[in-house]
Amino acid sequence: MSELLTLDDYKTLAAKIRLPELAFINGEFCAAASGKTFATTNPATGEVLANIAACGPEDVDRAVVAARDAFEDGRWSKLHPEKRKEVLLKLCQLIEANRHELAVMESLDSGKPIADCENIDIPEFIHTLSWHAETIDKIYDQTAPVGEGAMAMIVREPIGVVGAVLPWNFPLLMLAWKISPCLAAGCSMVLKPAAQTTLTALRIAELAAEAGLPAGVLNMVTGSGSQVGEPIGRHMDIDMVTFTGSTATGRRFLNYSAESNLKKVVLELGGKNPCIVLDDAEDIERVAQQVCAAAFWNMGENCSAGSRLIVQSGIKQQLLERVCHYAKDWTVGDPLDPQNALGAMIDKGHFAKVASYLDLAAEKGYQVLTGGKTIDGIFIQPTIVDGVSNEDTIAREEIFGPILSVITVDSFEEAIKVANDTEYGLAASVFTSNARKSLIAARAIRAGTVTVNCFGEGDVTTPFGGYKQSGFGGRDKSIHAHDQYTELKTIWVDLNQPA
Ligand SMILES: NC(=O)C1=CN([C@@H]2O[C@H](COP(=O)(O)OP(=O)(O)OC[C@H]3O[C@@H](n4cnc5c(N)ncnc54)[C@H](O)[C@@H]3O)[C@@H](O)[C@H]2O)C=CC1
Ligand code: BAL
Repeated sequence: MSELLTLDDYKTLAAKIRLPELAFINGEFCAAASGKTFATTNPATGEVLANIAACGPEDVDRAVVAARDAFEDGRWSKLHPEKRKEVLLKLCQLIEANRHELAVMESLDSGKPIADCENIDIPEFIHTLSWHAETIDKIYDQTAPVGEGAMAMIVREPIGVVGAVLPWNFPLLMLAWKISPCLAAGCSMVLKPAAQTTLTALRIAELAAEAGLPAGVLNMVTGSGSQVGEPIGRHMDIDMVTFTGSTATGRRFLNYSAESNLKKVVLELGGKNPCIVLDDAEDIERVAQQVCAAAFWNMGENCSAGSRLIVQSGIKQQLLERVCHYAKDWTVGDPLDPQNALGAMIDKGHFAKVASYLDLAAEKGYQVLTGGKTIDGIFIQPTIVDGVSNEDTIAREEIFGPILSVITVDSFEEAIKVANDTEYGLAASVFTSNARKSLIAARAIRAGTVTVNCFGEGDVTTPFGGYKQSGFGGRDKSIHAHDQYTELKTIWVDLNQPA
């Protein structure tokens, strides 16, 4: 756990930190070609924090030219592996040195609780970046078993210029998941942070330059999905796009690619993740705490949130009593207050979407066991809704808010069937004391991550991504993330010919 400051200290810091407003292209902060800006606000208060460059296709072109030049002349892609590692590790040190400032910026811009920014987002950023940096001089290429007459080498080369389009729910962490393996592989990047949360991405670009990352390698083009995201998706000189966000927007990137240069597309998308608790689950207190964490962490604005509690009838009553008890620990309020576990929803539009599911719960006559209310038009209480059928809208759509639907089943087999009855396949949790059942469930559930007797997303060593409509084309995190940012090349040398 990082050392937390007091609310007053965080407020003082918030009042004095400099907020970046310009795009970062070819190693410099710059205005949009159009001169236009857009306001980024503090979701918790509605206060305008900064006016950010509203970039467009012209700025994307400029960033792609810078990224391509950087890639082709090898200032990063061909830099000695040890040197590349040094730069990324230096960036880790600079992030650590500026950790309180980055945490406050992240909390102000996204509504995330400051304690999470300090204890999760910043340390995980550093851990992710340093882990991938350390791989740079440790991954070897291969030779193929082709017999005595030839030598066949299989080498990995950086894929080239990578476009990255990011979501707003984990601005720093998603940045780390994308840039760490991508820069480690030697690629150049044109990156668009979500319009709601651009501040920390810009500050990281600045720190990366200070750490020695050459100009043009990491470009940040700020703005909307239509003005920046789509031009990235359609660009003829971008070799690959990595995207995290909604399934609907992810689908568009496949069309952009098909209609442009067939760039590689990797998508990390939505989820409606099951959290199964069987009758034989042990340590009910801990199970209840994990169920709450799965549903409420990050205000439920989490693609791997355990938003469907699938509970076996024998344990249901006892479990729900404890889950409601622990839900009260998830205090909601001022994101800068280190005592709060939940902050604000990302913006008014998303708040209205999540609140509409509370209205739906009332309309359908579900039992709201705890929560159910909104606060000040931007906060939402952790809410548990019982009596839901897996066929119902509330159990099928990704809400992306702190609302847990309870679905009751009678058997293990029914639990698995219900868990898989979704268009998504990102994550799942199973709670049971029966090792055999836990392994059967882990294999039977069609999801990219299945956790047993805990909720989580693994760590930097394990891949993250989805089955079905939760993902496409690759995985974030782990050594497997490197695969997507590299091309495989075969070099065949005929040893029977004179050299
Ligand atoms: N898987 C995840 O981690 C996330 C899932 N979502 C889901 O998506 C829902 C809607 O949230 P949004 O912010 O609208 O998600 P979104 O998927 O539209 O936005 C993600 C990124 O895509 C960009 N984008 C939007 N439209 C685009 C387009 N036409 N072409 C290219 N880029 C585009 C956005 O500017 C942002 O940078 C949420 O309620 C939630 O259910 C949202 C954010 C993250
Ligand atoms: N849970 C981390 C990835 C995401 O929400 O998009």
